[in-house]
Amino acid sequence: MVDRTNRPSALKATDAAGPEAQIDIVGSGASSKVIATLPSGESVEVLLFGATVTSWKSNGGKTENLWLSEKAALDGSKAVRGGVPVVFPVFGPPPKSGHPTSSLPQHGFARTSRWEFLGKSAAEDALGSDSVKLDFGLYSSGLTDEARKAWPLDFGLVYSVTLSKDSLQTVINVRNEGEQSFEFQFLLHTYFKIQDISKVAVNGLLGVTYVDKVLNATEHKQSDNSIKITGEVDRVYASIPQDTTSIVEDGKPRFDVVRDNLQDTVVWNPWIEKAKSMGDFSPDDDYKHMVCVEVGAVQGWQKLDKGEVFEGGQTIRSLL
Ligand SMILES: O=P(O)(O)OC[C@H]1O[C@@H](O)[C@H](O)[C@@H](O)[C@@H]1O
Repeated sequence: MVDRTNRPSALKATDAAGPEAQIDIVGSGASSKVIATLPSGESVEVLLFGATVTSWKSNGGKTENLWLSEKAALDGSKAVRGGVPVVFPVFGPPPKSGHPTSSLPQHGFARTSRWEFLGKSAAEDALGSDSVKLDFGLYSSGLTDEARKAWPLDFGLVYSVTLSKDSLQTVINVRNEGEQSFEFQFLLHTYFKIQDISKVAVNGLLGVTYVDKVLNATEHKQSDNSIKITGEVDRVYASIPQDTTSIVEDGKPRFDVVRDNLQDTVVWNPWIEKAKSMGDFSPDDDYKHMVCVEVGAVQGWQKLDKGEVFEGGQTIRSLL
């Protein structure tokens, strides 16, 4: 019989574990998180609520790469403001009516669902350095009644978070486990921690068409390779031919964001007023210390028929 599920065997994954990375599971209930630490000190923390990566430290554990609000809810009461929330099956506010996602909240349910930790496995990155891969699963059967009612389709998600010395890879595997076809959008809402927004540029989107949500959803073409952030920015860049978007700080490369089978990227910074208006964004002026570069498949819809699978993700490199 053909195995039509995308659930990796937790047992098999654990058996294959490298001897060196340390895995700790801390907290309980909605606040449970998995922490993986490499022998060289790099670490990643993933909250089971939303499978949200809330911390990624490189440079022997000395450099935190992700911004997390001081008022982020980490108790499962709402989506985490910071880290890497997973957006699925709809990006932004859903279509007003007539679409199967129309009854879902903004950015869907993945970021507010409790995921399962499926296990860890050792992984070798392209450079052959030590890595550890953590797998998380979310299935239609694991949704709240409310989410299940709003999107009554049978799916399986496996989200793999791979920590290497200088990079973090986050990949989603979406499988249609039902009889009916479905459509979805997906996005990794990564909040990068930066020192000073006035010295930051987002590079690598030259020539790409984008929808500017701050300017009444008008369409524009990126005419400068360097995007400077000097006010509220909320842009959806679509069908990007380049693989890599870079965050440069003070003229020096800070992060590379490499997309894999995802064509779109959102660049977002709420700036002064919007940051103040968000109850869970703290401190108010921390818009100066973050920028979201969010890779995804958000233009139109990805369609999966019965048994079909979609896989896409990102590798982010910390270049300090
Ligand atoms: O407040 P939320 O739901 O986490 O969304 C934050 C932002 O997420 C971005 O992806 C959207 O483009 C913005 O429009 C939105 O404001």
